[in-house]
Amino acid sequence: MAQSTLDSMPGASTGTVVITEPLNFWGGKRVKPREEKNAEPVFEPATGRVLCQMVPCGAEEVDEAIQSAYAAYQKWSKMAGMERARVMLEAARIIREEKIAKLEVINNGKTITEALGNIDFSWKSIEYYAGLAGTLAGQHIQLPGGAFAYSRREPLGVCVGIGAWNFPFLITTLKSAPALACGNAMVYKPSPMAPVTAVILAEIYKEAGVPDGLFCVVQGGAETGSLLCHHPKVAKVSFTGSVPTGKKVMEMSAKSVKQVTLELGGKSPLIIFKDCELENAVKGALMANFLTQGQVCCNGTRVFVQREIMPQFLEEVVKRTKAIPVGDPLLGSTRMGPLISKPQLEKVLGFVSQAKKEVQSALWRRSFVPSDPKLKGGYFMSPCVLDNCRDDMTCVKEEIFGPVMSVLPFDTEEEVIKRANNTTFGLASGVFTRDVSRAHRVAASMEAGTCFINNYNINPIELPFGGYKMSGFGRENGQVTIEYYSQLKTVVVEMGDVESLF
Ligand SMILES: NC(=O)c1ccc[n+]([C@@H]2O[C@H](COP(=O)([O-])OP(=O)(O)OC[C@H]3O[C@@H](n4cnc5c(N)ncnc54)[C@H](O)[C@@H]3O)[C@@H](O)[C@H]2O)c1
Repeated sequence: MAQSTLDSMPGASTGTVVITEPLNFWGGKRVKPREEKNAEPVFEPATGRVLCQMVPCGAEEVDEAIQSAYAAYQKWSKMAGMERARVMLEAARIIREEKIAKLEVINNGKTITEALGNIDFSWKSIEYYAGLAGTLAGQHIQLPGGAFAYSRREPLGVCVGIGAWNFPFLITTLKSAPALACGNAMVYKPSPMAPVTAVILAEIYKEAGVPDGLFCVVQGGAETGSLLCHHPKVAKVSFTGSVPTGKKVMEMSAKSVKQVTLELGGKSPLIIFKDCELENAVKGALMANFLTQGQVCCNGTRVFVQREIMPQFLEEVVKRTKAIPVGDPLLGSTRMGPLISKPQLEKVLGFVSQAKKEVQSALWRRSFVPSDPKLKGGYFMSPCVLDNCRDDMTCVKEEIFGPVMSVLPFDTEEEVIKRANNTTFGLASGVFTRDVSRAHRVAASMEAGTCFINNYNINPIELPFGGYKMSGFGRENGQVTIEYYSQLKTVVVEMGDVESLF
């Protein structure tokens, strides 16, 4: 277990943790980087302090990790689904008892309340796929003359997971749980900005009893990611990140015809009709925009509000946004922590400044300096509501990935459906209305992988999650993901003599 890291955590507070243990893991243990020369500092977002060094893995290290995963795959894939399930359930149990959330906060900046929820989601995802591991089966098909065929659902081999920084531990489990349930091995590369918790999952799987090498972690950025995508022993790449990187991953994987799942960005619409229950719609809009400081791929950042209720909606949403406690993410009372990095903060503030130039909006507050002196170097901003937005504004067209809600008026259902779909993204969507027929009509019209009716950002593990259009393809979560981590073999059995034409 990651005892040295986790034992240091109970008394840890913001600004006190330094991580020196190696963050790579293969062959059943943490592995020190071969060369320190390309080390990059990893910052604690709440303070701007250096938390640890991320040393990218080179070609030899990537190859070592993949070979170790391949060796483990030979053993794991031969185990019965129920045997794999037992090991995975043990991993889920260990996660429940660990104190990973605190470390996630220190590395990522999300609030402890949210991080605890993310860790719960993580062990549930392992439990869920452990439950499916024993159910994997094929079909039996009768053929003429007593012949028959059957199909076997088989694993793919070594799968690669490449993750984003917004849900570091959770993305690691959402990729590895279905992969392992199907009998695959996984080599996972976390984001270089949030490299700390993936290795803890590797240790937990080991403690639970997976063969050494079954779940490996390699650190690095674009170069390491590209080594993974090009490696001939890799059967599949499951990627979570931005559209531009997703395109590159697909291109690289295509060279050796690797399967790909792409979980990419979004600019999702949330449509609020005048017949909605306003209190719920306001709460829904806040949940659609401000979790994890707005750094959530499926956020409903284009909030379309029917003109008649715009004044009441705005008054309430701005009042509640102003009341969001921003500050030390490790405090239970905080509801918004810092953004992931200084460049990300600057990028988001840039979008807000740009919006200010484009429209006379009742835009309010943006930069924010916490009063606590230890947070002075942190990457904080206060949440923003930009009202009076137009569809052609940059803040409405591009993914901001920060706590910025753009509010747009609309008049008719037909008009808003067209405007909501007028984007290259298609990750999620939402609608608030009391009219049941309208709710389902709108849901059916949305060009998006998910539509939330009368709520937003409800994504439990049982539900398939993924994009339409440039938000990606393939799915994570739900039973369907088994299909993305396995392949079917058809076995044809002759019971009589061979009839030959020759
Ligand atoms: N759809 C989803 O499930 C989902 C979930 C979370 C985040 N996201 C998206 O992720 C983005 C934010 O994350 P990010 O900034 O970490 O994204 P990113 O695309 O910059 O990086 C994602 C990962 O790709 C790696 N990478 C970068 N260049 C690479 C290359 N050439 N080859 C292989 N790997 C490479 C990075 O090191 C990182 O691990 C947003 O667009 C967000 O919407 C999507």
